[in-house]
Amino acid sequence: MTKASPLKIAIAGLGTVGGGTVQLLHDQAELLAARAGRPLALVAAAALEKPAELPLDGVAFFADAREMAKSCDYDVLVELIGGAKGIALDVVTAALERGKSVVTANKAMIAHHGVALARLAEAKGGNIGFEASVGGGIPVIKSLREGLAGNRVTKVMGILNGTCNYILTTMRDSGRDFADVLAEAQSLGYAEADPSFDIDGTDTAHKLAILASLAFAMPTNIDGVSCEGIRNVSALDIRYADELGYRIKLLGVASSSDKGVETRVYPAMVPLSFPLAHVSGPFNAIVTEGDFVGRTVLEGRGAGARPTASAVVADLMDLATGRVGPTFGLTVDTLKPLPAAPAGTHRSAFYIRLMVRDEPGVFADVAAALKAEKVSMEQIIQRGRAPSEVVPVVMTVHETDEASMLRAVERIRGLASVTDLQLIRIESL
Ligand SMILES: NC(=O)c1ccc[n+]([C@@H]2O[C@H](COP(=O)([O-])OP(=O)(O)OC[C@H]3O[C@@H](n4cnc5c(N)ncnc54)[C@H](O)[C@@H]3O)[C@@H](O)[C@H]2O)c1
Ligand SMILES: N[C@@H](CCO)C(=O)O
Ligand code: NA
Repeated sequence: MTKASPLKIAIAGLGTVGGGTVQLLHDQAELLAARAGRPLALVAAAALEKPAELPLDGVAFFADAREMAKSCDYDVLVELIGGAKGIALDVVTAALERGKSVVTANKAMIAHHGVALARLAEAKGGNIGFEASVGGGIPVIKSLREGLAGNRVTKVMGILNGTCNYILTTMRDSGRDFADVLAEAQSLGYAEADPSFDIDGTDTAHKLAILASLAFAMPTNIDGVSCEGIRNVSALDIRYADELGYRIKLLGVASSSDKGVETRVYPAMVPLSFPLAHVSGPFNAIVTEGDFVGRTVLEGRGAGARPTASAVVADLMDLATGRVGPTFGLTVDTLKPLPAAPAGTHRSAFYIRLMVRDEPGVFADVAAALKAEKVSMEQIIQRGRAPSEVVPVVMTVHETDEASMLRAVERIRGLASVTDLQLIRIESL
């Protein structure tokens, strides 16, 4: 019997995810070889520095990742450096140009350049795996591309950023400050090199653009994703959410209907009865609606060395066994751009927190502003009275279209007694 040839792997980037991947390939080598029917052999690695703690004996080390991509003998290049372009895009392009395959955890690059890279892979005969790019260790790419291939997907939504979920959960549980908790998420290896990508929603937008492409068979369209992060979510809103029976989560929501496609990232109040409300810490979860399957929910660790390595290696196993297909489930020429749903038509309930000078007539003015835009109030909370001091007033309103809500907000902001206003969507199922 001839011995099956190994899958030769070159890894560019040996940080959190690269280090986890090297460790997994080392620790599970026998299991992987048995499952794939051939060894998964790490032959080369590149990074700015060679980490002494990693099992890299016998692995060629390159300080220049471009040189490794262009000259080394490998079957698949694993890109774990990061960044939408620059070195990451260069090494991936070089590998695909050579007809090699690529595995990456880089959602920024796939969201911006995935279609061009998929076209190159199709032309040159390589394949691209990006399971680690969304939902960390959760097999969500496979789920959409393969497991749900028999469905028309109408909605995919989720908690897609471990750093934000960690921050929001820890702020709620411990009452600690935003900055303090962010530093902790960074030290645990969850945060992006530039953490504003996490907290301003950019990372969630990248991931949502990828999910929408797979779900709706359209090219990735990062420019079409509206994006709002968690910087303005205060400890006060987190406490009121609790009191009202909600959790605040940063969501990515993509939906497709006869009005068009909507892809949006925003912090939302999620009712406790909704599965996403209980997803905490660095965990992610993705809810999908398909026309035959109905609803599916996937949950797991969305960031960190070991979960993300698990996803990288899942792609490597597919390449080792030949379970491969077009990057986004369809060849690039069959992906169809879809129109965006008209702005302002999205409907939801809302939470509004005002800071008001507690003067006679404030409630009447706010109620009049809502009435003028046909927005219907559901409940209102104000505690304590301290005339002439600024106090919080919290309201929830029934489902309304977003355009009406935003017009009402403008009216309320214009009231002399209102000093601040925070608006948060209330997500329904
Ligand atoms: N950290 C996570 O939990 C996580 C999860 C999913 C996806 N990702 C993605 O994985 C990728 C890597 O993230 P990370 O957290 O492991 O990053 P990291 O900062 O921990 O590691 C980056 C690695 O790239 C190397 N590198 C940087 N510039 C280089 C250059 N010019 N040439 C060669 N090597 C270079 C560094 O030496 C380091 O080894 C990013 O795309 C990130 O978005 C990260
Ligand atoms: N910074 C990302 C890493 C996983 O993609 C997060 O916090 O979710
Ligand atoms: Na994943």
